Amino acid sequence: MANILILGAGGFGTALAVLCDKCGHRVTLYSPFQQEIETLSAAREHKKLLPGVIIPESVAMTWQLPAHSDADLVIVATPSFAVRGVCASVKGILSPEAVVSCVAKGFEQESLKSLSVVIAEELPQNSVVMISGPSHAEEVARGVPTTVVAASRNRAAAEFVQDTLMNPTLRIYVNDDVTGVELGGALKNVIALASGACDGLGLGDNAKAALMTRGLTEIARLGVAMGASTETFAGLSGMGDLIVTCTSMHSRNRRAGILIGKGRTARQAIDEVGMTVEGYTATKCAYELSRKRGVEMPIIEQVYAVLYEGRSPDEAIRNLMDRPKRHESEVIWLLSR
Ligand SMILES: NC(=O)c1ccc[n+]([C@@H]2O[C@H](COP(=O)([O-])OP(=O)(O)OC[C@H]3O[C@@H](n4cnc5c(N)ncnc54)[C@H](O)[C@@H]3O)[C@@H](O)[C@H]2O)c1
Ligand SMILES: O=P(O)(O)OC[C@H](O)CO
Repeated sequence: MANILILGAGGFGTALAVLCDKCGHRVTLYSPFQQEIETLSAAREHKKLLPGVIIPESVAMTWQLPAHSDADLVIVATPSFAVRGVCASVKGILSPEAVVSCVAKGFEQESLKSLSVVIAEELPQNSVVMISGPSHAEEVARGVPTTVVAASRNRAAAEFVQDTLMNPTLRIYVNDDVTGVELGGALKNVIALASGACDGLGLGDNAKAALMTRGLTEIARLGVAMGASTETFAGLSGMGDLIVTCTSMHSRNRRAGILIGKGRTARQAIDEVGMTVEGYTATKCAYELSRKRGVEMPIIEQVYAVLYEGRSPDEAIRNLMDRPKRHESEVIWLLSR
């Protein structure tokens, strides 16, 4: 049995609390928001995000961190923008042996840093493990089969996460390509926005399949430029998460994209979804990273123009279709390099 501290009591934090409890671990679910914790502990259910999923009494909930935590495993489950702050708030209270894992998928917007870097800066004594892959909270909470990757530069820490969280409904692979795993998880959200916009425009399945395929090529191209291995993008945190996010109605990024395709502005769409839409910030970060590194990312460029410059999705599609002719082997070569 492990002591697990989950930071963030939203959809995924709550789903993981239920799952970890089912595995027989001692779980504490934390949010800095008193109202959120009081509502959750009174109802023992996240009525808005996970209706019908009972949070067992054995899951402790708190909005106040202890002076010292005995957690063996910490799971950061806040949106990306809050990762640095929530890690800073546990600085000095964790044991140096505690493994800090993170399920957030995105970047720190101001610095363009990856979240594993942000966590390592705040908690330098702890090993960091990034968890990513096709894993909608709604399905994890229901206990239907799900697979993810635990990526760390410290193989033993990744295997600790694998040993601790793997169970008959959650299969975990380990990987040491942290950059690739993180980029796959963060950037599939951008393609999911585009894919949703295709649906909102009523463009059909061909366009969506093209976006997913070429989108993965772009993600891999940036990833390789940043030191990731190409094969990581064919794995769960690349292709796997791209498929689920571009096709599932659980995806908040895809739902926001559908609204944009139907004519809403990005802001209106995000407000209407009413939940974390990580792809919005990730688009800006990916656009800036691609320019900084001189990596060609035409889909990301068009999504950026739609979200941040008011370009219509119709015009963005036309721009993509009008690009100069290319040989597909150039694309394949970039992926298999
Ligand atoms: N929901 C999913 O299906 C899912 C699956 C895999 C990964 N993720 C990723 O996990 C992360 C969290 O997603 P979510 O769906 O649980 O989000 P959410 O919006 O449902 O919940 C986030 C929770 O984080 C906490 N939080 C919010 N702002 C905070 C702050 N400023 N400081 C400290 N804590 C704060 C709150 O407890 C909040 O409920 C995202 O990066 C998301 O991409 C989500
Ligand atoms: O709801 P989304 O679009 O944030 O996607 C959630 C998860 O990342 C899917 O694996």
